[in-house]
Amino acid sequence: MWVGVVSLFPEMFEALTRQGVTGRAVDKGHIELAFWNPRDYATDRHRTVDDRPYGGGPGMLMKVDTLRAAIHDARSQAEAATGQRPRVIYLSPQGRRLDQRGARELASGPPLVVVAGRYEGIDERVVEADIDEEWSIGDYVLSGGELPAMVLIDAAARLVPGVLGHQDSALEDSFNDGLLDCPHYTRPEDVDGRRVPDVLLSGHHGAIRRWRLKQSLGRTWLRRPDLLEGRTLNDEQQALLKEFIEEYAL
Ligand SMILES: Nc1nonc1C(=O)N[C@@H]1CC[C@H](O)C1
Repeated sequence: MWVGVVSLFPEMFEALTRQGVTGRAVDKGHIELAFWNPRDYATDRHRTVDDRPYGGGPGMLMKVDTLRAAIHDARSQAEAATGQRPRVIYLSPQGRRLDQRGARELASGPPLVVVAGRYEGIDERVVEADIDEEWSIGDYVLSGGELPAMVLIDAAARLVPGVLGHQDSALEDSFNDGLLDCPHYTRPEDVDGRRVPDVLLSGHHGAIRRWRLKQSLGRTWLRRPDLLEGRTLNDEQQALLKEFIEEYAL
């Protein structure tokens, strides 16, 4: 997966490029990240990258010319590197809410150019002329678009084949099949008197699969019933959820 990042703080992305699953994926070439900093396009003595909003009001916006120049170069490099036109994404609270389905869509699509805003954001004409899609990681306001950009890149990157040690760990994630994840346990078997569920020690893979599915269904029913709305459960899932509810009601 090729990702171009437009950001005033590219060093923040070392959290992705130098650590963990994504860091290894970069090292192995499963993910390619390249950076363009609008400040590198500033020609004035102070290397200005922000500008005042028309109409007044608090805060600044990202300066149009330096931002557009960086997006343009990132887009050109995406096409040169992949032969494909990239999806140019701007992170903002006004965007499409990122979810696992969206992450899968981004992971399986064309190269991405991800634009991280700062200050109060960017000029609407840049959104109209240079941005293909706005995406949001949630209904709150952050000080910059770098963390949302890293969230989006991480959520998509881990779904790229070869990035996770066991591809099925992506399949078992919360939300991967639209359900919350089941509880997980590791050593020791007893933590302050709290024991690992016997089924997980049984070695019966079929029973373990059913227990995990039942827990996922039950947790989703309890914590996020909205995720079950409009969802058709197969016979096994219906039976397991019924079992969970009966046990829960006891
Ligand atoms: N929530 C979000 N999901 O994506 N981006 C945000 C977000 O708060 N962005 C900030 C708004 C102005 C500042 O420039 C950056």
